[in-house]
Amino acid sequence: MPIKIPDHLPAKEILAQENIFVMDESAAYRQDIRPLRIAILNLMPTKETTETQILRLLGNTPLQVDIVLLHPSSHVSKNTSEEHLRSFYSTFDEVKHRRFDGLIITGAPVETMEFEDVNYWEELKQIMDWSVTNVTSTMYICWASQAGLYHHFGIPKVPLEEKCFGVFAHKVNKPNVKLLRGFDELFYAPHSRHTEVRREDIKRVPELEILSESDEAGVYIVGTKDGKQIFVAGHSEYDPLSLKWEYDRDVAKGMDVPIPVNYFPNNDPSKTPPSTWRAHANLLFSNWLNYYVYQETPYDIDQIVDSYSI
Ligand SMILES: CC(=O)SCCNC(=O)CCNC(=O)[C@H](O)C(C)(C)COP(=O)(O)OP(=O)(O)OC[C@H]1O[C@@H](n2cnc3c(N)ncnc32)[C@H](O)[C@@H]1OP(=O)(O)O
Ligand SMILES: N[C@@H](CCO)C(=O)O
Repeated sequence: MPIKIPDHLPAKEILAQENIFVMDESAAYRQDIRPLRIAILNLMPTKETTETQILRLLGNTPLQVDIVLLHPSSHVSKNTSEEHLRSFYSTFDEVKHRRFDGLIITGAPVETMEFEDVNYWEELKQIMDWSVTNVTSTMYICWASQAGLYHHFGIPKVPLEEKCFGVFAHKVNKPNVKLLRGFDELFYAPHSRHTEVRREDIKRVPELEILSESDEAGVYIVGTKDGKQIFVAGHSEYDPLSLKWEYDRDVAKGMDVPIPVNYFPNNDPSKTPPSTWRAHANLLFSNWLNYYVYQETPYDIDQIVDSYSI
């Protein structure tokens, strides 16, 4: 079964070449199965790249998935054209009366700022509050995971002495948790952060559990015990060359940036890095979609009385 995305989204062609079946909005669906409604709040400046990365992972499913792309209306985007946003994106105001089976909130390059200085912070807080009542399960990625843990549970983000940058080994803390079904005991995922959330701060909150962490990169996946909120500190969605692109960008700017750990062959930035986390990324997204979205969401999501008033 396909995922359905906005007509003419550039990601479609790339995904089609990878044998991922995507349908335009206008295409007809099977009528007997209600498609899942998934919103992606895309906070990344590299919006088209992120669209492709996340749709690639959501496309690895036999479920029918309708995608709604959201951007914060309180931020004027420097790196994404207005035309792209107008053609393919909606705003929170346009969808807040609706319910969603799932919501993904992406990372953002704002982690060295105070949350309150991010110009879309008030809007993001509204969206995070709305998600508690209007979304079955929300996945927060990288900076969004820090924003979510801070807003919902008061957990601070803390600056790191050196950027956490590379592909790190992780362990499974809670093997019986459904999100981790099928995970290898040791698996790899990329991180690219100047800040972290500390395990001792998470441990203090009874609603939260650390599902996976890394000796070197720290906390990786945190979940609320009811599965409604999943916080992922890394970037499993990244392409094989995303870290290289960030590294080359910073070197070109003359920045003192570490070579990404466990990434380039022989630690040599002139060599092409292999992907070592693709299987993990596919499993993380398909477990979330299956267990936390599809199996938990009501058949008719629009019938629930809306307890959230804006
Ligand atoms: C911790 C994580 O979540 S990691 C995820 C973030 N990673 C990435 O974004 C990697 C890719 N991004 C990049 O390489 C760079 O941001 C670039 C090259 C695209 C742009 O860099 P520059 O133009 O030098 O940065 P600049 O400071 O002007 O702003 C970049 C972005 O920061 C964000 N930003 C900066 N200031 C603010 C602010 N006050 N409030 C909200 N967002 C802000 C915006 O997202 C902005 O891009 P956008 O307007 O297109 O959305
Ligand atoms: N992943 C980011 C970190 C900045 O928030 C970058 O290096 O662009």
